[in-house]
Amino acid sequence: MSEDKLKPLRERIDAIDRQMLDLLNQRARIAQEVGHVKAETNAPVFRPEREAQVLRSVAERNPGPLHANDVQTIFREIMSACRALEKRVTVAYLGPVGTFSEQAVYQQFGRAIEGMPCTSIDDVFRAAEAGTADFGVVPIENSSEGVINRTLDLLLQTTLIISGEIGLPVHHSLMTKSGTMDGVQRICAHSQALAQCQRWLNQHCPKIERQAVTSNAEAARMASSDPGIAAIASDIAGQEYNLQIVQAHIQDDPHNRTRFAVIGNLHTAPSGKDQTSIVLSVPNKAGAVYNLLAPLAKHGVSMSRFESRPARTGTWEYYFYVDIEGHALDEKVAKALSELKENAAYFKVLGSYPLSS
Ligand SMILES: O=C(O)C(=O)C[C@]1(C(=O)O)C=C[C@@H](O)C=C1
Repeated sequence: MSEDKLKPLRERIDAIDRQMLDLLNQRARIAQEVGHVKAETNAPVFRPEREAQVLRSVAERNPGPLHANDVQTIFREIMSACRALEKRVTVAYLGPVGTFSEQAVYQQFGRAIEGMPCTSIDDVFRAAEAGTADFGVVPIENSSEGVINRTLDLLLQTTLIISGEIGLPVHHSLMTKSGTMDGVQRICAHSQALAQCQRWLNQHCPKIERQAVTSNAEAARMASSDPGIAAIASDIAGQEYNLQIVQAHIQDDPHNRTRFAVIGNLHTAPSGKDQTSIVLSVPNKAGAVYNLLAPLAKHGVSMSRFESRPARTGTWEYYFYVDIEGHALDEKVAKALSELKENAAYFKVLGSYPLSS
């Protein structure tokens, strides 16, 4: 009987679970002590650099057979629960529940937080600026659709800084109440999702009307009460609204990813593998952009991203959003930044933070 063979194995698992439970609570008690030390000096509870180091180190030391990603997910939640004993942080994001922004929040902070769904990117910034949320999470760019202009514009104006980044794989599913397309007259999704699934939709549902709505989660909500509507959304949003999957992974690019920024008042310390985001502009004259970036090459600092946005002056001037490798406190980065600042008409460091894995 296989049950006879299972019994001793399960007893061993029970014994290990008891040890793990004990160890987890030992860890939690130390985190509480850390919390007391921080409270004495009013030091911030959430330390993205420390959490990034812990996650990197468990992935590097992981002997298997558990996958490194799965081990990181487990430790992410352990740290989240320990952090919540020090303080449960409130995180604002673009709602409603079930959006990719919400998934990004959990990927960065774990589940032991207070989520604050907002109705717009502007509201996320406002919540973090007003202090009703400790942090905000906003989308910056999608690998197939490009940058989120509203976020870039608001980053320019805000006093908040970027304390972390999150890279989230974005998979879209086509879902309905019944799990079939029978009787479906409309496919609803956010305009970005419709664009990211355009080829698949043209090929498989060319005759069905498409309607852009405020979010994929809103599309899922609509589909849950109307059998004539199919939604494109994440599987999590589908579960939230009791939908069945008609077809999974319909996004045209299988490697579709969205990058999110964690915004707040926290200056993240160096973690050893960091990135710095800056925004600058130059006077509108020949060679200006080339000269502007010369200090990066001079100090051996690599640039990982370069985006331009027209300044709203109507004079063909641009703001350049540049990501560079390293932390603003690293010596060569600090030197390059101070020279960049000298040549720029406008210059702002948006923040230094750990590179997302
Ligand atoms: O090391 C700290 O500063 C802690 O508060 C502990 C801990 C952890 O559980 O490992 C929890 C929260 C911080 O964001 C970082 C790490």
